[in-house]
Amino acid sequence: MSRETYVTEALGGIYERVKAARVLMVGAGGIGCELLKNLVLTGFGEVHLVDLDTIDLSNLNRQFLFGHEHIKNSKALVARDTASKFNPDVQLIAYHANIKDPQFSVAWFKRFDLVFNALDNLDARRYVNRMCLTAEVPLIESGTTGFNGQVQVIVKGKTECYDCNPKEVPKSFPVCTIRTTPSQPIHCIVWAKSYLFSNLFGIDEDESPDLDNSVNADNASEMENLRRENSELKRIKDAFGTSEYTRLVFEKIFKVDIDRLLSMEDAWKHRKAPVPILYEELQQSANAEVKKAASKVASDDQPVWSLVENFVVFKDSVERLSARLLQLQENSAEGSSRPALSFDKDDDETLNFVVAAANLRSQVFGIERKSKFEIKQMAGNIIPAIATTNAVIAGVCVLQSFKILNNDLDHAKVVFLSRRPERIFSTESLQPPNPRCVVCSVARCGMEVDVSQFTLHDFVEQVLRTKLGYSEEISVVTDKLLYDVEFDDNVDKTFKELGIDDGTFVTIIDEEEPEGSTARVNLELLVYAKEGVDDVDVNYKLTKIPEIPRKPVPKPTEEANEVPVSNGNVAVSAGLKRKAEDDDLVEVNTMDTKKSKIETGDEHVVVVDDDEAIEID
Ligand SMILES: Nc1ncnc2c1ncn2[C@@H]1O[C@H](COP(=O)(O)OP(=O)(O)OP(=O)(O)O)[C@@H](O)[C@H]1O
Ligand SMILES: [Zn+2]
Repeated sequence: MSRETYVTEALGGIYERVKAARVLMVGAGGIGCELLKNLVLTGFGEVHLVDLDTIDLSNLNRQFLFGHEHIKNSKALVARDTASKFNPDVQLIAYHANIKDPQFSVAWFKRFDLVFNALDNLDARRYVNRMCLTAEVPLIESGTTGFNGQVQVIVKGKTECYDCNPKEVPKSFPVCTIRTTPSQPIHCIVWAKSYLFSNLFGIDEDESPDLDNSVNADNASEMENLRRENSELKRIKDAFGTSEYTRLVFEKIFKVDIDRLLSMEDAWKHRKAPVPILYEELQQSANAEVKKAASKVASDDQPVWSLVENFVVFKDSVERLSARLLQLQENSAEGSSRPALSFDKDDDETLNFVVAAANLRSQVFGIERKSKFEIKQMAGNIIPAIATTNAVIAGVCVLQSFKILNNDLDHAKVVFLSRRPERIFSTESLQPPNPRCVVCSVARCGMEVDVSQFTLHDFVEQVLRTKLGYSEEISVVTDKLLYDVEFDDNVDKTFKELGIDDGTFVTIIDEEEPEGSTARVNLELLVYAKEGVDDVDVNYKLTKIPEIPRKPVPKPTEEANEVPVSNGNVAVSAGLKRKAEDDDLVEVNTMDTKKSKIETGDEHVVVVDDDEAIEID
């Protein structure tokens, strides 16, 4: 019996298409490993895989193509080596690279029949979405968060794209809640991580995305007080590196600042007032009670540490981090930027600091303390990744890919996986593109140009005004604003000087709304860099003259939901690690479907006949 016997029986006519398919998989992490195994065992002819990361110990509980011996090696290359043994007939091509690298051009994307996203961040997802729209290659987008998962089929012009619905941006906390009136453990954790850690060892608070520092009439005087507190803390930093430093910091944040808060009597009329904690008292208790070394306490991540244990770990971690920062400062070259440490949930010293400082602050405000394990999850914003969810979602990705290969888009679905007991899968029909989406409902064309000669002025005058008939009121955007009617500083610069090169997307936003009409949809222009363009009269060549229709007239409620302008090069989510907000899972109502019960031994299997989902009761 050959390797193909069962798969031929199972897939019938589709199998020939599967064998002939050339597909791309972006991301070889939790979903990616499962998906690659499926693609290879199903017999997809040629699979290219891209991942920029190396294997970490924490990946091994769910990324089963990797073993202990592979730690620190490339995910893409190891995944290829492991998976190729499952089916030597499949051609596997691996790239240890960022999918945003210029080598992965639109022309390169065009070579694929299908692209699978198995990514963990919004920025890369948006980028691949746009590349697939431009290259006109179907995309299967997937994501998981804990027990929930989602698969979406995206086909240019036929379905919604990844950006047709606005995505939630990561949450930030008002600075006054964090600095003055915390009421939940998360407030103390954000304070420890984004305010205290940053001020003592890293960048300043103002630069942290977790804190909303906007000043308004309600918070102006408190913001002024907080600024004063900041500068006092900075003064204490003069004692950095001395034996006094830790005590000074402790007394400042857990006594002096708290006394100041207490003096704002109105603030505590309706909430529990904070209670300062005293260094000397805790030190005495520590001498009497804590027999374990701080490192021993810190290694225990399951129990909630006592107040004195947190004190001991706080002191120890401040000393360790100070020593690390001093070392960096000594080694840093003259004139280079000030060295800084940054919080990383996997860097134990930074985590210990955040755990102890957050718990001490919780003590002050009468908030429940948390274990190191819990704080790691909250500070790293992590929802545990579950191998089974990834495996199920990877399976659904392949089932959906059969519909695309079979030109049967009508039966493709958006599939949601959740832990609801009555039904783990729910599906939605694919929706047509959102006509107001600034990513897919746009006009597109390519432009060949000599980027080291062609200036922004040439572009605006020759291409946009003369050739395409735009008015004065336009903006030209890449990952930044290059030009608009009030901003013409860049007009004499060449494309090259503006960072526009082969493969750059330039977005033209029409801002002129004629009486009784709307502006034109955005034009997305892909640059093909060429040395000297042949035509003598024009120094650019458009791949086609794009038709640029006008936007639909907005319904009154639609305005507020408009998707923000982004050409996808904008880094929306800086962290590459899994964030709760990154995987935009939408709760849908359970759909009514016909179910037929069949008996299989002693289990009830429910076959749901609107897709391939099978639930075991
Ligand atoms: N721009 C990108 N180009 C290529 N690969 C990317 C890019 N962005 C993310 N990835 C990869 O996508 C994969 C996503 O996998 P997953 O969600 O399991 O995350 P992880 O980094 O393996 O695990 P965790 O974040 O939970 O520690 C990762 O291997 C990551 O390296
Ligand atoms: Zn769209």
